[in-house]
Amino acid sequence: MTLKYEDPPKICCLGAGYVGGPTMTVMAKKCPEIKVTVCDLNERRIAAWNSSALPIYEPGLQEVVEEARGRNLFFSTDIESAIRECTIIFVSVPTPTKKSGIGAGEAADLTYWELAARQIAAVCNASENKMPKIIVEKSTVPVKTADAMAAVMAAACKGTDFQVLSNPEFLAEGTAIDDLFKPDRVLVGGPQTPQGLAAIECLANVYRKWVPTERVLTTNLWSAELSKLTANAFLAQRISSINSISALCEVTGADVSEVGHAIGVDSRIGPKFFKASVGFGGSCFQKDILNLVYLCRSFGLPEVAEYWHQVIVMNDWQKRRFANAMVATMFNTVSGKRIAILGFAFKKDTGDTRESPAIDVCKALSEERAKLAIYDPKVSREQYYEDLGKEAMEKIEIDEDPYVACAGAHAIAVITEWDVFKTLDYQKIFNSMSKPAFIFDGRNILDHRKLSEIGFTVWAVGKCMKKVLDTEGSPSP
Ligand SMILES: NC(=O)c1ccc[n+]([C@@H]2O[C@H](COP(=O)([O-])OP(=O)(O)OC[C@H]3O[C@@H](n4cnc5c(N)ncnc54)[C@H](O)[C@@H]3O)[C@@H](O)[C@H]2O)c1
Ligand SMILES: O=c1ccn([C@@H]2O[C@H](COP(=O)(O)OP(=O)(O)O[C@H]3O[C@H](CO)[C@@H](O)[C@H](O)[C@H]3O)[C@@H](O)[C@H]2O)c(=O)[nH]1
Repeated sequence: MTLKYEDPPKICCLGAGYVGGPTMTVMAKKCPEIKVTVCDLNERRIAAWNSSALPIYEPGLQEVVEEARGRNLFFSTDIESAIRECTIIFVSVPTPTKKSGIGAGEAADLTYWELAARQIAAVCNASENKMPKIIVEKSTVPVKTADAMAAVMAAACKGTDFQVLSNPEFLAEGTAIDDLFKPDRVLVGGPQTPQGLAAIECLANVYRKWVPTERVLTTNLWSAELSKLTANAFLAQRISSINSISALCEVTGADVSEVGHAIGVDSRIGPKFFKASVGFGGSCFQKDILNLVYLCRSFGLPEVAEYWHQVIVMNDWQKRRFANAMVATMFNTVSGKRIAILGFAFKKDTGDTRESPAIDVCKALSEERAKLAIYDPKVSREQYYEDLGKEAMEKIEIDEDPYVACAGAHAIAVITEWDVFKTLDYQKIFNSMSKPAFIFDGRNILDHRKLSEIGFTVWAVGKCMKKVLDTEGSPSP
């Protein structure tokens, strides 16, 4: 028997966060005939989605929300009604790293996920309408999670046909709207049964309304779940690889940008994700690699687990190395020195600070008793308190203007690659700073030669400091 699904299918999503919000907004824009409802337990978040001050910053998001909201896009806390009336139910709730118990520090915490599954099962069970449902894992989950979802549904919900699919999300923050408009691929995994294949077709057809058919990939469930963890592991591995080479560049006179370019033009390697940095951040890379590491250990593959774990080890080292280099360069002490931190978000074009390397660097410098003055164009004041703690914040200045943050500083650290930092008036900044004036470029976005000419002592990731200072440009190992 193959299932016949409602056409067009009504869609809802549990979780109105960085993924649920933008993903469903774009789906509603591209499929005006489909009613899309985004639900959340958090009333403030839903109120914000229904206002002009959206709960997340993402370039282009506001315009798309305004176009579709109230037409076929709705934000609501009425989760039960949404589950009851919809055919396709996306689940996009957090799956953070477990903090305690078995697998603490590595395994994914599936508490939110299971609560959502139980809620769907309970509503379907109580509902008189037994229309078939497609439940879609949008959250990033360990391989085999769909089995758990199916078990919860089978045990707690009688009389409803349901299929569980995996449709991992590959958007990156800061470019989410572009990524969703033109994805490299959409991945839909499901059971390879007639019912499962019918559900895969139903969901794939929604995406095919704006994504070319050849980019809508269909697989079995476990391939889809594992592909998400693997994609993030490979991307993060490239960053850790180039960051490891950045350390070698600094001591040999090689330049990490030149090395990255020289290897990236090899079409077998490719140019993307080769920017050396103060370390990668964001809510996904570390969590998903740890999740992969835990899975490998659970399946008796310690060598594979250790291999991927090194990506995290290298990233932690890179963050520490940056803070240590600052202290070492500034005559082995930053105690009492004012340091301007430019950028606190984990990357440009987002206000998200989850796992931002800025948190580690600020904590390390605070421990050395530096006086920090932080500027970021998008991070909210409350977020600094959450990330750095109330006690530390008593000694930290948050500025609304980068020139104010830099005035009187002994050093500047560029932690986030915001475009605005490239065009600041560094002569004016230099004039306002204590001397010698240091600048630490954790993103290689500044013109180091020009800064040296102004008089700054420049330290940049993967660049030999002597080379930066040498206006002739000849490397001096
Ligand atoms: N942030 C990203 O760029 C990104 C990209 C791809 C995949 N992911 C994955 O997507 C998932 C969600 O990530 P996020 O960044 O959107 O998280 P988020 O914290 O921004 O949003 C999750 C939302 O789910 C809500 N929620 C929790 N339980 C709920 C329930 N039972 N019913 C309704 N709402 C509920 C929370 O209140 C929260 O608002 C994670 O598994 C993450 O790994 C994230
Ligand atoms: O060459 C590079 C590229 C990125 N980064 C850093 O790596 C982190 C992650 O960046 P990015 O991947 O662009 O952002 P995310 O929003 O974390 O997106 C990743 O994580 C998402 C959640 O799983 C996936 O959906 C995306 O495909 C994947 O790119 C940031 O701190 C970046 O500054 C570098 O240091 N060097």
